[in-house]
Amino acid sequence: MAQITPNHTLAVYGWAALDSSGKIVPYTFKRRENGVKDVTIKILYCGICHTDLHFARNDWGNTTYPVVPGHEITGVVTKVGSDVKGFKEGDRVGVGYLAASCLHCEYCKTDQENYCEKLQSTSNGVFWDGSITYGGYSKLLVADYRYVVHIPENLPMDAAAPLLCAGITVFNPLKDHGLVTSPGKKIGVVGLGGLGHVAVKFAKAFGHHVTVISTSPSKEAEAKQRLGAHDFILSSNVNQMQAAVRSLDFILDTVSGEHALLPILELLKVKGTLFIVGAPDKPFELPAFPLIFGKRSVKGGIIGGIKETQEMLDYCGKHNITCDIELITPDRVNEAMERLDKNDVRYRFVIDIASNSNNHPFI
Ligand SMILES: NC(=O)c1ccc[n+]([C@@H]2O[C@H](COP(=O)([O-])OP(=O)(O)OC[C@H]3O[C@@H](n4cnc5c(N)ncnc54)[C@H](O)[C@@H]3O)[C@@H](O)[C@H]2O)c1
Ligand SMILES: [Zn+2]
Ligand SMILES: [Zn+2]
Repeated sequence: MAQITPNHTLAVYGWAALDSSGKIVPYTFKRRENGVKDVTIKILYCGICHTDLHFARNDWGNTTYPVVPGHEITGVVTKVGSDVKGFKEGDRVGVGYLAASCLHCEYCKTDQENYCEKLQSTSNGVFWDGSITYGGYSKLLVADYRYVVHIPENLPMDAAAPLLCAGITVFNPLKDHGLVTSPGKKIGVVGLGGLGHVAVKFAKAFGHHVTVISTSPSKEAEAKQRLGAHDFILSSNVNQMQAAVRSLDFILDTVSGEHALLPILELLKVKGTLFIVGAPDKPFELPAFPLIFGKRSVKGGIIGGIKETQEMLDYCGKHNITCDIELITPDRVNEAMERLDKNDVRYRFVIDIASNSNNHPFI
């Protein structure tokens, strides 16, 4: 069992949405004191995942207000509990979507704690002690060390932050399907946003032929020139879609909004897999024919386990993989959320939490 620490005495300055307008405003709240298995982290950067926008606006109907979003966190350890192993003051660390899990179910025991039924999320969750979890749009985090990872020394803390969610979310399905170590497959990435652009980088680094499938014609040049994608399919262009039928081994769908699966499924070869990580608020229509005539699979997954998150970060350190980010000060979060909603970001906003744009009374 993770510890229970009811003493919420630490005043922390952060930013929260107070209602479904999603508007983010300064918000001061309390965190638990650093427990024996906790580390306290001075947050330096936090990525703006599309999930933050879903939470802020209650798109999925599960938001508890006020919500302090943020689960792509990098920072420096400032305090270490007596039972903590592997971390010391001054360490460069990261925290993603996972705040805690039961630690003894079959998934926790096999490094798949992201599938633990008792999973506690870093933001908009309910912790063991009944408190609401407040995320990384804040100056300081107290985290159970078993859900904290090390950021490789050579990676910049700002451009590494989105790896904590976007990175692991696309790394995991590629690894699960043997695609880290068997190059030469044809991989499709649907949606070229925060998750999608990291997926292109990983799939390329693993030696695959990468096709971006997007609704935005303007993304063709950038997908190819900036990210090195080999091919681009404009999903609204019937001829382009038709020409690519049965051409891909594996497709990662990172799209946040409603869209049809049928044309995407048809791009898969026989026995190909469509892996869904995007989370539109409306259910998909799943047609039977492209499945039965192509023996295709449709799967989904949430982030990845902690061990694999560290492995992914180490891989990124070794191969110098970071995210393409637009760094903003906290006072620009609302503008960033609006732009994220309109798909106007290349490819991830990251908040410079430690910047001095806001005067605040607490650390
Ligand atoms: N499964 C997981 O563990 C996990 C982890 C992180 C994020 N997510 C979810 O993944 C999705 C993507 O997250 P992100 O941070 O990359 O978002 P993003 O906004 O950066 O990227 C989403 C992409 O989808 C495209 N898009 C949006 N609506 C579309 C539509 N109707 N048709 C076609 N394209 C459309 C956008 O143009 C953009 O390129 C979100 O729903 C998010 O909640 C899931
Ligand atoms: Zn996320
Ligand atoms: Zn568990």
